[in-house]
Amino acid sequence: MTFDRAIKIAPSILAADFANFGAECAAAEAQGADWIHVDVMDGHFVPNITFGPATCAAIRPHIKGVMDVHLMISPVDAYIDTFAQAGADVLTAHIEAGPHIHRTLQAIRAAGCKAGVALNPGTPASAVEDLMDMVDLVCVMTVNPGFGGQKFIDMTTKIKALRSMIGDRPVHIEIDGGVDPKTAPLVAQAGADVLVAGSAVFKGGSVQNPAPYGENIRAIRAAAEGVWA
Ligand SMILES: O=C(CO)[C@H](O)[C@H](O)COP(=O)(O)O
Repeated sequence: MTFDRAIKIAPSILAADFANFGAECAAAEAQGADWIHVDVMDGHFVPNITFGPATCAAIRPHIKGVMDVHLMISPVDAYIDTFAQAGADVLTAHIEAGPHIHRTLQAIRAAGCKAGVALNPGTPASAVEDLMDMVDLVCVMTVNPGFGGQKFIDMTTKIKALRSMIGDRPVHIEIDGGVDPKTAPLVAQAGADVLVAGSAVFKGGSVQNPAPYGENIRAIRAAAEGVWA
């Protein structure tokens, strides 16, 4: 995985057809997705349950590019190697998920993955200040995690603080929750480069009719890139 700061659209399969994940991932990529975002929820750290490493391993062959796995689970550490073996390129853990985020990030890199740390809306940017040399990605939640289709919470002040904290380091800022063509410019302007979008990508389409995925991805990308025009 090479690093760049170009806008990347990462469809969240939380909004895809759960009976058809492989085809949905392939369709989203064929329609212009840069990364595929996989939301793992445990019914404990967040009030919803999705799927685990076996599903990640099953969809991996259907993804040509980056599989971006967002772990909304607690505890995390015992599962890192299993998700790495399932083919995750990026593994993101929440800072709120346990007392030893430093150890978790070390374990993610030791397992051969890029290491991400996620912050819930109530967690300040300063919480990750001492982790900047240990992460490849900071995920800023713009909804309280657990469900797709929620209203965007403005975190632009936090994104700007993180961008300044990151400086010249090769660290992505990812935004997750309520991203659509209206909110994408706000977060791109503040310094985000990876935009996770579930509902706004998968709406109106299906694996039989994937063209709307492409239209939706292009609309989000154009809105985000428009801030530099
Ligand atoms: O992590 C998530 C929820 O915890 C989802 O990735 C996120 O909410 C994306 O869904 P949508 O674009 O529909 O808001």
